[in-house]
Amino acid sequence: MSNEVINVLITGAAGQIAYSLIFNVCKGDMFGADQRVKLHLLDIPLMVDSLKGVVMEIQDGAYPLVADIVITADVKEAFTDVHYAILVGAMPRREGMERAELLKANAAIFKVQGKALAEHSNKNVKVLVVGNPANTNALIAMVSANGVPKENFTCLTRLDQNRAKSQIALKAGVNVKDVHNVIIWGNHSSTQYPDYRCGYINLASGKTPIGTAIKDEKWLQGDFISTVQKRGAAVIAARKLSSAASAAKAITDHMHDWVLGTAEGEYVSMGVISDGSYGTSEGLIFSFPVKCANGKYTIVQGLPIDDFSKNLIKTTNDELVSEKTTALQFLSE
Ligand SMILES: NC(=O)c1ccc[n+]([C@@H]2O[C@H](COP(=O)([O-])OP(=O)(O)OC[C@H]3O[C@@H](n4cnc5c(N)ncnc54)[C@H](O)[C@@H]3O)[C@@H](O)[C@H]2O)c1
Ligand SMILES: O=C(O)CC[C@H](O)C(=O)O
Repeated sequence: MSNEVINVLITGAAGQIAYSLIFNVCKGDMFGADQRVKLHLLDIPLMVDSLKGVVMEIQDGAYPLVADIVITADVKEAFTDVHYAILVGAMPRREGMERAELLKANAAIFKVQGKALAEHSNKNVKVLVVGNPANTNALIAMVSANGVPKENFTCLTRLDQNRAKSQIALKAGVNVKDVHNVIIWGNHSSTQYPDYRCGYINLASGKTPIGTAIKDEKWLQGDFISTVQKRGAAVIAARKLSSAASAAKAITDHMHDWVLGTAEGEYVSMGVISDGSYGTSEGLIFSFPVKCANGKYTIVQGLPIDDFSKNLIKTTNDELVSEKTTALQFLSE
C-alpha cells in the first residue's frame, strides 16, 4: 500500500449516489487497490447528522485504504487541499420537473464551488461534475474557478455510455465486456447522441463493427438512441428517484480511467471543454470520445461523421449553447 494519501472531495455526501460512491472509493475501485485516501464529505447543514451515520458505516467496513475522513457543511473546509473533487450535490430532478428549472437552482451552488476550488483546492485539482444539468454546472464551476486549468473540469456522461453499451450487448446477445467504443456526444440530457458507428463487438469470429453484428439499422438509428437518451427519465418514472448505483459505478469508471488510463485502442466518453472538434462550439463542456494516459485525456480526432451524426451533434450542441447563455445570465444577475 502506498504511503501517499490523496484528498478526495465528494459533495452531496449524504445523498443516494454518494451512498454507493463513497464505498467504491473506500474499496479502491476508483484510484487503485494501493492508493490511500482522505475523504472530504460535504453536505448541507441539515444532513450532517446523516453524514455521521455514513462515517460509522465507513468505519464498520474496515477499509485499509481510508486514511482519514472529514465531514462538514463548510465549503472552505471541504475544498481545502483536495486533489480530486467529485461534485454530486445538487437538487435532483423529480418526475415532471424541467431541466431548465434545475439550471437556475443549481447555478448558484456551482458558482460558489468553482470559487472554492480556485481559492482552497490543490492547484491541479481534477473535477468531475455529476449534479444536473451536469455539463452546464461544470461550465459554471469552470468559469468561476480562476486559475484552475480549464481542462481539469469534466462532467459525467459515462453513465450514458454504459447504458448504450448494455443496450447493444443485450440486443447482440453478447457480454457487455465485448462491446467497445460506443460514443456519447454532447449533453447529458435527452439530446445526447449515442453513436454506435465507430464501435465494434468482439465476436467468436473476430472484431466486428456493431452495425454488421446487429444488422438492424432501424433499431440502431431509432429505439437504441431514444432508449439511451431517455433512460434517466425511465429510471425516475420507475423508482420515483433518480439513478444512483449505476451513476456511482459510472463515476468510478470515469475517474479510474482519467487517473489510471484507458486500455489501448479504447475510447471512453467524458464531458470536457470543447476545442471546436467535430464542428462543436469551443468552450462548451461537451461529451466527446477521449483516450486517457498519464492523468490526462485527449479528444479522439478524425472519426468519420456522416450527415446523420452531424445533425444529431448539432442538435445537442445547440442545446448546450442555449443552456450556457441562460447560465451566464444567471451568473451576471
Ligand atoms: N450526470 C449523470 O449521469 C447523473 C446521473 C444520476 C444523477 N445525477 C444527478 O446527481 C445529483 C445527485 O443525485 P442524488 O440521487 O445523489 O440526489 P440526492 O438528493 O439523493 O442527494 C443529493 C445530496 O446533495 C446535497 N446537497 C444539495 N445541495 C448541496 C450543496 N450546495 N452542497 C453540498 N451538498 C448539497 C443534498 O442535501 C443531498 O444529500 C442530481 O443532480 C442528479 O440529477 C447525474
Ligand atoms: O433527470 C434526468 O432525466 C436524468 C437523471 C440522471 O441524470 C440520469 O441520467 O439518470
